Amino acid sequence: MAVLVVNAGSSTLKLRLVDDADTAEGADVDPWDGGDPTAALEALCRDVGSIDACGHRFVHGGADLTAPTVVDNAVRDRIAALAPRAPLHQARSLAALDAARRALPDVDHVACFDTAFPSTLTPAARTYALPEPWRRRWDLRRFGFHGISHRWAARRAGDLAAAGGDKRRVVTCHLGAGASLCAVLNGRSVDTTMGFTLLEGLVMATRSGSVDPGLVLWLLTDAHLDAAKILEGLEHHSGLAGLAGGIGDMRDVLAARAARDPAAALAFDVYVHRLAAGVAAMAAALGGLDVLAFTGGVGEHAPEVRAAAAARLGFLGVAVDPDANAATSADGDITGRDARTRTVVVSAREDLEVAGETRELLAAIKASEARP
Ligand SMILES: Nc1ncnc2c1ncn2[C@@H]1O[C@H](COP(=O)(O)OP(=O)(O)O)[C@@H](O)[C@H]1O
Ligand SMILES: CC(=O)OP(=O)(O)O
Ligand SMILES: [Mg+2]
Repeated sequence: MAVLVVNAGSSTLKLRLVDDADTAEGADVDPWDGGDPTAALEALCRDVGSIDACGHRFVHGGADLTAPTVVDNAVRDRIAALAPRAPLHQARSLAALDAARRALPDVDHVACFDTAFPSTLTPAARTYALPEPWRRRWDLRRFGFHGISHRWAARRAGDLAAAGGDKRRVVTCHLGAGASLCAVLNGRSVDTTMGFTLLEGLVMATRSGSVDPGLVLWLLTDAHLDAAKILEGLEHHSGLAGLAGGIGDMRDVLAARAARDPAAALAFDVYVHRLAAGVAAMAAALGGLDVLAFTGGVGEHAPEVRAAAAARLGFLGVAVDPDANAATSADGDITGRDARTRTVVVSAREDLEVAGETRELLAAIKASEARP
């Protein structure tokens, strides 16, 4: 079955046609402004052979959509209702879904959710210490995101580290434009750094990550910024961009830091400080750490970030081999000689994960229809 995978991220639109042997071909729209993707889709449909199904990445499935789901108009409406919870993403993914349904009206479209994998967080990890009526009324809790990438990375990390003995306790670091960590115990997600929205946790390209909620209220009541301004600042002008003079791309931050730019040096240090602290928190949730996995654009391509984080995590048995670390930008083991914990790099393959989920769901539906 040839599955077209549509992955609308905060900065890119990734289109991939994946066949049964997991060979993928396709294109990225990079950077994508969220405009009509019909032309890109039509060009891909022209260039590739037949398409049997279409799989879509959505960041938010809410409380109910925790498994891959065939999209009809009712499912589309449920996904659309979650848009305010993921303002950078959900509307863009819906635009891509609508364009794909128009371009490919005769195939099944399957929605796969970033929130599915972290739907198994422990009660202690998913619960905010907020008033009970609020939590009940609005289902205020940690959902977690990037689950499609974390699930793939945890599985691949287990394979890569297989020779290294125990691999039950894995921390996956998805470091892209958005960034989050996931604590994975025996293949199940038990803790993560993103929460009710995609703003919580690590420092990201343009998102703040965690800040004091009192600070946000102070901006509203004492500094007289309105909610839209605050959201704009936290989503688009914070993170690396807020610290390094508007630069949200880690490549630029690394270059400016190498040229001794003090703002870029601070941006890097804040990024790594939060990353190392987050990994330690995930390890605490797991009762220890067997495998540390880096994935996403920064995780795969910034050995400086991996080395600096690993240097802070020696107390957990983490160490990276400098040569292997410098040379690795695809699936590979970069564990140092005296390490007790294995460290690996995994290429983010949301495309293969979504294609697999799509194939599996459609095969199960076909099998159940064939049953008398
Ligand atoms: N060679 C590199 N060195 C450092 N960072 C990189 C490199 N290549 C890409 N990146 C970073 O990866 C990020 C994009 O990661 P990716 O996972 O593709 O993004 P998205 O979150 O949009 O899916 C960019 O913000 C960029 O800073
Ligand atoms: C969940 C999220 O932040 O996604 P991305 O990294 O693709 O922006
Ligand atoms: Mg991404």
